[in-house]
Amino acid sequence: MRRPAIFCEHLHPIRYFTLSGRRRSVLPQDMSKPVNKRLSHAVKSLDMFEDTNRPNKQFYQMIEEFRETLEVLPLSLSDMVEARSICVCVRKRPLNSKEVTKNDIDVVSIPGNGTLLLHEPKQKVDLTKYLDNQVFHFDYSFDESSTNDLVYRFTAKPLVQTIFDGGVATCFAYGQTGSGKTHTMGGDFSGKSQNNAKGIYAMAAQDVFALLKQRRYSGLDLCPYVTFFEIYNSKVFDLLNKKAKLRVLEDEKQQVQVVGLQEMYVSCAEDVIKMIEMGSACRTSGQTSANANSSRSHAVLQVILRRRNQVHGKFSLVDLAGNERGIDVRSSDRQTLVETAEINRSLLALKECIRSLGMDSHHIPFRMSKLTQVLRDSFIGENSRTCMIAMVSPGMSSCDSTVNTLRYHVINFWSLQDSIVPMTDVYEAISQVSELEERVHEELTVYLYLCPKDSLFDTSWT
Ligand SMILES: Nc1ncnc2c1ncn2[C@@H]1O[C@H](COP(=O)(O)OP(=O)(O)OP(=O)(O)O)[C@@H](O)[C@H]1O
Repeated sequence: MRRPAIFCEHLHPIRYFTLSGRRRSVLPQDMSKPVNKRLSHAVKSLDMFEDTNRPNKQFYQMIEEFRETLEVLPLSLSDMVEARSICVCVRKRPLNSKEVTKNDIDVVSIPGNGTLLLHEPKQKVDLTKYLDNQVFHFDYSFDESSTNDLVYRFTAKPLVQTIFDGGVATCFAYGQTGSGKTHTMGGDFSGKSQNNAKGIYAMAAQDVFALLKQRRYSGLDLCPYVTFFEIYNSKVFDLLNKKAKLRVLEDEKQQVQVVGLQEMYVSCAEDVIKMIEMGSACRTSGQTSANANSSRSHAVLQVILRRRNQVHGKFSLVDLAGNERGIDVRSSDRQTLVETAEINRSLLALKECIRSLGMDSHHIPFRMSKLTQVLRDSFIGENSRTCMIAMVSPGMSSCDSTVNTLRYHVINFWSLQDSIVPMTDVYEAISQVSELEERVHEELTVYLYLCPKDSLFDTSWT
């Protein structure tokens, strides 16, 4: 069984007050100590934050005080990277100007050590405000000041070696729309223009060429190629060939072929960057509630090493389409509704495949979606390594989506834990129920939108 280890625990809502003013570690063992006897003090303390001038000021102050109690150990470029077959990380982006203008508050803390704290603002029936502080553990966690270089070092960089060893490597960027997937994979944005040399795609390409020059590989006769395609509404389009629509076929040996996909020979990292620019420019985008320039497709950049024309190793770098909750797109047009339902359906399929991969299951349900079908190689084979980077938006307004993103990974990997805390079963069950509700809601929304009005009121069956 593979190792990944992420899980979630809840801090007691009043823990914030008990920690107030004292510097304490956020290690899980500290968090489990009982704090109930301080309740009366806690409730009284709320009064001192009453101020109606600024929305959510009370929550803001609670979070700030909580943060003062945290011991922060951010990752640095000099920290050791551990080799893992499945690695799950989380990255928080800074509040953007839109969120700042709206006086949104930052509800995510990354103290380091792979930990993420979500300070979920809540209110009791008697209108008392409190924070539900939830702790999520990942292999690595990156705070808002982390650069793409730092993220790359701990996520995709360790996978480059895999393709030289004849394996398949896959790195996924997952998260809510507007959370920073394209920024991380494709490169820093400055306004609408993107610096493609500063993304994980380009950094991986640079390392591939650096390794190709090393003496131990230069004699292997390895030739690098690149493909870049998108999956939009279950259809595959070649981003390096005028968005030609491609067919996906499976041969008798269950090998999945994307028929006609252009594989471009590349001689240096700059060649790859040019292709990233070319492909990114024609990727399908649209407007979502959280991102005016949202990618509505899954983009897959593959660096393929061929030896004597046979595939030796393959690195797939996947910028997944942003997941939006059904509730956020309820008032959207038909196209957005269909897109959203498709995106969420394929993300569920991906989750199932990664879960099976992590459990070394013989059955990988890769036919559940086009995304998992074309990435079949990533889920089979002894020598495959996977990295998931969960992106989260820090704002209170994104809190529900952030919980969804974090739970996506918890569900994926909790069962792989060697020592499971019993409470995780409950979280798993709760998450699955809410996920099912979400799916039903989405399907219904699309159904109601697409069905002719008359048929909805057809009572002939009664
Ligand atoms: N770590 C970061 N630091 C600074 N700005 C960031 C960061 N991450 C994202 N942003 C900014 O947030 C905006 C949205 O980011 P991006 O387009 O990468 O999101 P996304 O997750 O790909 O969204 P979608 O799924 O809708 O395409 C961009 O303007 C980007 O520059």
